[in-house]
Amino acid sequence: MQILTPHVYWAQRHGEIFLRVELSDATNVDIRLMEDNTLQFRAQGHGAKGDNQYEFSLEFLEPVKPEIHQKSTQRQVDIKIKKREERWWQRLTLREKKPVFLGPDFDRWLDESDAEMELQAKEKINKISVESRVRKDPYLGLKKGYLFMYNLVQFLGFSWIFVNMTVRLFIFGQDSFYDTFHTAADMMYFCQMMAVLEVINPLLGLVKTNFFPAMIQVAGRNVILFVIFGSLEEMQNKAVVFFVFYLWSTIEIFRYPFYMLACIDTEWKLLTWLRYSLWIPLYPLGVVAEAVAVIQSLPIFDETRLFSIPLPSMLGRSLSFSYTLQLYLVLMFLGLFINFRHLYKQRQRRYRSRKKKVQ
Ligand SMILES: CCCCCCCCCCCCC[C@@H](O)CC(=O)SCCNC(=O)CCNC(=O)[C@H](O)C(C)(C)COP(=O)(O)OP(=O)(O)OC[C@H]1O[C@@H](n2cnc3c(N)ncnc32)[C@H](O)[C@@H]1OP(=O)(O)O
Repeated sequence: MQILTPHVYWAQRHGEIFLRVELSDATNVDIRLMEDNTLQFRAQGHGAKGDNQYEFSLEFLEPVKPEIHQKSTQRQVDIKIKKREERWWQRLTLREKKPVFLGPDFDRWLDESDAEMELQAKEKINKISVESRVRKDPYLGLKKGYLFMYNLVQFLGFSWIFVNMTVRLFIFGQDSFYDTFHTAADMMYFCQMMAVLEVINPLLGLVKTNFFPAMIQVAGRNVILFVIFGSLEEMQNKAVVFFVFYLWSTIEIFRYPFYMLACIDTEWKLLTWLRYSLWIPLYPLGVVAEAVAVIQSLPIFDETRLFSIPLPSMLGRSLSFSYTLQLYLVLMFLGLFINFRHLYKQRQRRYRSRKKKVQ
């Protein structure tokens, strides 16, 4: 078989090169971009000299990106190549002398100013479509404003607790463990009551959080805070309160600012990393601390009979609340498993999608 050169027609835009190879019913199309910025084309098909193997190569004037978009139709082979830098080329090839088989593609041909106008028109259309997409939700500003304020209030609340406990730890050492509840409980009550909104927000579609992990988180903490610490004075001066409050507030002083930045479409890499990494040691530690608190409260509930369920006299006095708490201990570790898995997936999703964006 003779090796021949097909007719090739070209046109450009600021960012792309278009080549049209006059070869019908092309098969075995092999297009390569060589390291020296040369395009090599090889295919069998029906061209000016009938059915044959056709080949050509073009060394481009300026660097192009390595990916090639190619479409073979019955009539021709269309090739699109992206310029590495978006600018207008004076000609297609490095050599000043135009190859004989190459000509302008008048169907696509635009001179520089026309191409500029086309680009501007495209940008305008893109801008309008982005704006209309953004404008779709008329309450977006209001929602973001509400979330920003919610996160700010939580951040301030937990920061107050964290700083207060840290300062007291430095001043009073281990003694500060025992009156954590009396110094920080009011603020913790406030923050944890507000945190109920974290279960409501996903239900209202305000955030993308899953309802179930948020519910486990909020309900679990509220059981510890209101039932174990809040209702038993004997628990309030135990050192475990310090560990529970400290572990809770350590994650929250990073999580809420992370959300605040998300509300204003901003991201700090270090803060994101802390939000999606600190839970790895803190969550199990938090559950262990909470479990210690529950275990310490069992004999107190047995003794005080608080929240015990009255039973018919033949079955005994009442069923101690400590049995419910023993069941709750099992639920806690189930909750730990569910939320640990959820947070692990969130971390993977975050870093997978970021990697994709970078590529
Ligand atoms: C009576 C029945 C009781 C039943 C309970 C049974 C057992 C309970 C056991 C519970 C054990 C709890 C132990 C726990 O208390 C111990 C500790 O907390 S120790 C300290 C460490 N803790 C943590 O690290 C957990 C912190 N908490 C959380 O991370 C969340 O509460 C959680 C729900 C677990 C996960 O959060 P989320 O699903 O929201 O993940 P993301 O942060 O990735 O958010 C997803 C997207 O939503 C956006 N979002 C979420 N919230 C907001 C907000 N407030 N403002 C703005 N945007 C928000 C976020 O930006 C993400 O968007 P995008 O995907 O676009 O980035």
